[in-house]
Amino acid sequence: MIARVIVDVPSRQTDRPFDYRVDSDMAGWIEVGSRVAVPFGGRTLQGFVVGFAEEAEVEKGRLKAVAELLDPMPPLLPDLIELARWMSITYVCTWTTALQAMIPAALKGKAERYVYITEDRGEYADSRTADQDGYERGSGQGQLSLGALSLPIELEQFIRQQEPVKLSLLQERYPQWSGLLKSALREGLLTETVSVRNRVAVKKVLTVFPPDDREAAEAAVADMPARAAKQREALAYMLEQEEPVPLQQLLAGAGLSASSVRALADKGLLRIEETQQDRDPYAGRAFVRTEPLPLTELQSAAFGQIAAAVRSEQQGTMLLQGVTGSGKTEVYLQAIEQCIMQGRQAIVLVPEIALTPQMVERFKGRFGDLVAVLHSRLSTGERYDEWRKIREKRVKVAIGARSAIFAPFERIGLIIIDEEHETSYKQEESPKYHARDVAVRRAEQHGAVVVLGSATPSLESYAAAVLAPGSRHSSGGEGVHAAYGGQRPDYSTQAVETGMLQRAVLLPLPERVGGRPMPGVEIVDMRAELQGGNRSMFSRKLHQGLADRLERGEQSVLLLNRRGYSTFVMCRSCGYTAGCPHCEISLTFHQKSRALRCHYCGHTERSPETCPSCGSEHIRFFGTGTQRVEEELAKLFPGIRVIRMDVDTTTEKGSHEKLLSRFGKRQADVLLGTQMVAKGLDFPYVTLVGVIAADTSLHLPDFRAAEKTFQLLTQVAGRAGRHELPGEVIIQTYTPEHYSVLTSQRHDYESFVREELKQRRILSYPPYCRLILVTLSHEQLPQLVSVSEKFAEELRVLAAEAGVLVSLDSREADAMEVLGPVASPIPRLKDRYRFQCMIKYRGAVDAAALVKQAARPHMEGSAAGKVLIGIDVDPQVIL
Ligand SMILES: Nc1ncnc2c1ncn2[C@@H]1O[C@H](COP(=O)(O)OP(=O)(O)OP(=O)(O)O)[C@@H](O)[C@H]1O
Ligand SMILES: [Zn+2]
Ligand SMILES: [Zn+2]
Repeated sequence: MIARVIVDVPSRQTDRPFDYRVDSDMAGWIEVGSRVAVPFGGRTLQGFVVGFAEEAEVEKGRLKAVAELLDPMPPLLPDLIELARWMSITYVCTWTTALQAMIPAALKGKAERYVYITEDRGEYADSRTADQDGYERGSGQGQLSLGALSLPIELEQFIRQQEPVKLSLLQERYPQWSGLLKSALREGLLTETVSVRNRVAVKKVLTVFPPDDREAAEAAVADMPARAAKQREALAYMLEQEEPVPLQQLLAGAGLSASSVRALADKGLLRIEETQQDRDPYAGRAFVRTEPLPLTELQSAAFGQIAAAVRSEQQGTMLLQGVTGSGKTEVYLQAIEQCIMQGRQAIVLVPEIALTPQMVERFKGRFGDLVAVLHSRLSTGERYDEWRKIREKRVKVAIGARSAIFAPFERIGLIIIDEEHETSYKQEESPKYHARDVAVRRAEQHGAVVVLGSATPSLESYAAAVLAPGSRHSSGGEGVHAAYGGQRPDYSTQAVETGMLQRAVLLPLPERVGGRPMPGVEIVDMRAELQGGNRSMFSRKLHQGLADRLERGEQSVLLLNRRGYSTFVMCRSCGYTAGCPHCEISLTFHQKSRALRCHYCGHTERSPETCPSCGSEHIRFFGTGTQRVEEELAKLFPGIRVIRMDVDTTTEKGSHEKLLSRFGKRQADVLLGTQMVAKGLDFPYVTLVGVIAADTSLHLPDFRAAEKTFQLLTQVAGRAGRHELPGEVIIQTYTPEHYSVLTSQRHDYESFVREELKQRRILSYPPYCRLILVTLSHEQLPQLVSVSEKFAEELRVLAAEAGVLVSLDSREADAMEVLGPVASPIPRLKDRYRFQCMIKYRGAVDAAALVKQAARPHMEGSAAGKVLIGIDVDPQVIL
């Protein structure tokens, strides 16, 4: 049997399966998805089996064997292997890069060198033959030797006890014998093997089992002599136990001695075994069991459609567009219940920062132990254990951030993507996949339903539901638009390009549960505040609002879309700004360390006292960061209790949760933070939400700037007045007339979309086309310019040959444009100059393949001195 293996070398030359012989001892175990160690170019590498063949493509003599099967159960399933293949084509990456994204870090083993004693070579000085468990030979006079070479007894015994033992461990432990080790390996006294072990092993604990033979044990207790009092006590204790008890717990908790427990085990009265233990990050936390709520009429309409689709076992995509507080989560929960009842599994994706204990609690509360939680704040071991629960079919629901889309379930019925508009669903490193598109593809494989949930759907998803040819609402859609006040948007009939999402069913939830009103939103023009003599960062309105909440003992949430103390340092005399020497970007001032830091490369320097350019002392910190807002609050409202939540205060594991739980317990008056405070929070005493400056995200060089601003404002406004107390929202801005600000004030998604779509169509941006962003970088500008131009030219030639190099303004169905090369918005990063080409295309154009082909000549050869080419399909960040 021949196994076809993708080896873990992410290079273009090795991006294909290689053939290996499967020896008969392994043949019964190896499967598609198995992780193996294979010899490759003189090394041992990890790889994945992607298929089998009868005949090898290389000649018999050169065919090598699979060295090791690394797991008893394959970590990947055939559908994931196939999905990785699709990802490698769609996102222009290697197959192995996609495969690596699917397994937990714990399984990303590195090849290690192990040694053991070559039994048939050595001779013992005392001419005894080596017995299997050599170290029990007793006196230690036996010494393993071969000719003039002999191993010190201590070293030999250590190796025998651990066999096979890591070479690096031996070298570390016995540095004095490292020369000897090398000779022993060379002479064949020791043998070396290379193996890929897991980085994190299953955690094993010694567990004591209650007596199998109770009668015998009871008799033994009665018969035990007085000097064995301790054993008697231990056995009596174990007789009372129904479940096995970890040894540790017996020793610490019950105060029994290890020797007595062992003595009992030796007599066969008790059993001690190693058992696997899960590192459960939620261990010891009680989850209050919740029952399904009776659904509102709107919820039940949405639920009905999802449930029917899940039952049909046909792949489908649905867009659950529900305003904040409309009860989307309850719909998810009941849909998942349906899915489980049919014997299928569900995946729930939630943005990393929304994966709060509150969120987890809602799922664990409903499904208890059937839920596995995957997120990056877990340790590698914890994550591995949660992942194993899925693989070993011990759970039915996986909830997690982006990569949970690869949860190794075998029969998926439902995939939910909450806050589907979030950019964090796009991975920014290779493989640069979008979890939403991968979800649709996985659903296709399983006949599953994808539910995209959001109050502010991405334009792509909305277009897929409302504008796509054949979508239920493209030719009228009375129901939907009636739900939005009877307005029918007047979109052009121009086809939209929605990529994977060709068709989606729109499920609207336009009202809050219980008829609670949407909070009133007030816009404050900060320019007018300044003219009126208010130079503070708080408008009079927001100041008053905060004062009222303090007086009434209610809580406020303040959003600032920036971290750090201040965004940049500028000289008021000459206009000098402090920039990063490695990147073309201004440095950020951090109050605590009084340092300037680059958020892209980490460069840090002391903040200057005088201007390095003109020597003036009028060098100031500009902009507002969360730290400054915090200080200002303390000044204005002495004694105010503020919780600041930003990247700087949440780096430590669990800190995010701690801060939120403190706020939930009303141990603070104000929750101040960056985007993190906008997501998913549901606290009954929050009655005021303030946005310090709505514009910070509006002026970024990104065609989605308005969309992101609208989404952020709508999300954060949705945190107010979700329960009995009515909510109030104050948005401060320098551009009150901008449509993203105005429409968010009225919670008017439809109007926002109509305006935004107009802009996108004029400028030819998604959803009216699809994009590929190619970023080229090099330390030398001339070389970069030359390669960038060659690349763009080659791409145009290829597109012309394919007959698709056509302006997007034309009426052609298939069109592709190549823009650039131009300098990237961040023109230098980590000492490398950066150029970019933007490819816009629509219709049946295989742009990814053309880009790959044009880039190929520049990607081959050695890495040193090369222009690096990064390819981002459907980019979310254009910097
Ligand atoms: N059918 C129902 N009956 C009573 N209460 C409900 C019902 N459905 C949801 N709720 C409650 O309404 C509140 C808002 O619901 P939920 O958090 O699910 O909304 P959401 O749409 O997910 O909100 P957001 O997107 O803003 O986070 C919650 O407190 C929830 O328990
Ligand atoms: Zn100056
Ligand atoms: Zn930098």
